Amino acid sequence: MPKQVGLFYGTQTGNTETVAEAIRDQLGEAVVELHDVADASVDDLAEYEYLIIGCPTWNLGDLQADWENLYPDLDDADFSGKTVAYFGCGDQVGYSENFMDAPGMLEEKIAERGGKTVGMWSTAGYEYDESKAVRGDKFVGLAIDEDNQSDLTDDRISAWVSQVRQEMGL
Ligand SMILES: Cc1cc2nc3c(=O)[nH]c(=O)nc-3n(C[C@H](O)[C@H](O)[C@H](O)COP(=O)(O)O)c2cc1C
Repeated sequence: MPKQVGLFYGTQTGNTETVAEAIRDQLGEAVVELHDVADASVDDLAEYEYLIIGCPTWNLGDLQADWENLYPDLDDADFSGKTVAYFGCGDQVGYSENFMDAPGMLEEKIAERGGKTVGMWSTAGYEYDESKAVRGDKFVGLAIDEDNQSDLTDDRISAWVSQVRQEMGL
């Protein structure tokens, strides 16, 4: 089976990379191609009809540094016809005013450019004050908190992967 999904992640301290690898392992290496966004361009994103985007939030509501570098180029990209799922790592206690902001900003930009969002994730079970990733009662994608809720990470990833598999028709 040809590769179908491009998974692009950025990471500072490795958490998002670990989650990205778990998602890739569960969906299968035949389905997912993993890319560190530090080595990727918007042309690489354009190669895929199905995308998974992983970005932790840093520095009080900022994108991770490599995503920050790529972000301006998204304005020149066309995501129409693409189906996109998002995930991110954040700290809902230490950074309660900016929990998961980065996936929220990426989703806003990519959806504005035509990308169809799947993999929305309930905010139940999280406690935070503000988040740019919330749409109604859902996050734009999977929220992982390795700083405070690492015991929930494996179950969250498994449930989300099942949901995305279904919503992407994989
Ligand atoms: C200086 C600093 C700033 C941070 N800012 C935020 C933030 O604004 N929002 C958030 O949800 N998490 C924030 N975090 C938590 C990180 O996103 C979290 O530790 C994440 O797991 C890191 O992912 P990575 O290892 O893939 O880089 C911050 C952490 C540090 C050390």
